[in-house]
Amino acid sequence: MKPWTLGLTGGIGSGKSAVAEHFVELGVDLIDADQAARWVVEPGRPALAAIVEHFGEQVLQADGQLNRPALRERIFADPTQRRWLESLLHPLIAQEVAQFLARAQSPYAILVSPLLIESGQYKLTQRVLVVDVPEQLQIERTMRRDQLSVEQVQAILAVQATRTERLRHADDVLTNDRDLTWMKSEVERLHAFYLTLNGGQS
Ligand SMILES: CC(C)(COP(=O)(O)OP(=O)(O)OC[C@H]1O[C@@H](n2cnc3c(N)ncnc32)[C@H](O)[C@@H]1O)[C@@H](O)C(=O)NCCC(=O)NCCS
Ligand SMILES: Nc1ncnc2c1ncn2[C@@H]1O[C@H](COP(=O)(O)OP(=O)(O)OP(=O)(O)O)[C@@H](O)[C@H]1O
Repeated sequence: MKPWTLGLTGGIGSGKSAVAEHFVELGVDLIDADQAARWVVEPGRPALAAIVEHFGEQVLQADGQLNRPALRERIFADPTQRRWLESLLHPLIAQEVAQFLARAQSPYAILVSPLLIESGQYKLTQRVLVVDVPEQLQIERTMRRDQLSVEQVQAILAVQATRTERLRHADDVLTNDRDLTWMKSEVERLHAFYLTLNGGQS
């Protein structure tokens, strides 16, 4: 039987990838939309050529890979450019996600996406888990991880769904404001619960 799909979302720096890694350790098949977004712009793929044609050679590194910080600066400073990039990449990301989910083998599968709500990807899922942290912690963790300024992080936060909007779509919430040991124990509790569900419903 095809596994049901859990959507896992949260704002930038909320801890989605850390949470996702532990679900994988527990044996859950998982696809991350941020990773799919990297595959579709690998050198040789048509989306990379389209991006270079639109934004110019400045968004390429010397080795022919996408210069991600350069593109990030462009799109979070200009909503028109961000929408252009999203309309190119989101359908390609959705294709990668659908192909992966069709092959998933574990009792349930996970789609991790920062834009699960905003992009409508939640329609591919039967249940939504939100990783939730106070905004201040989100900003601190992202600044530390990516060596970004507070202004750069705030520019990204500003175009994402608000905490309230995200929580409105949540079936389950993992509050990730404590240490990693606590976060892992929450993942294990949720995993045990998900194994009891039929098609994502209790
Ligand atoms: C702009 C890019 C090149 C920056 O790359 P970089 O390696 O610095 O960041 P990465 O891809 O790891 O994303 C980090 C985080 O930024 C946030 N983010 C990325 N894209 C978006 C977006 N379009 N809208 C809002 N937040 C976004 C998310 O929280 C994401 O987890 C890259 O994020 C990108 O290609 N974005 C457009 C595709 C997209 O919408 N991806 C989101 C997954 S559907
Ligand atoms: N409970 C925690 N305690 C301490 N640090 C944490 C915790 N959870 C996550 N982190 C750290 O916070 C940073 C952000 O976490 P992570 O990369 O998982 O976020 P994300 O939601 O995937 O972000 P993005 O949307 O940018 O992909 C990472 O450096 C991670 O190691």
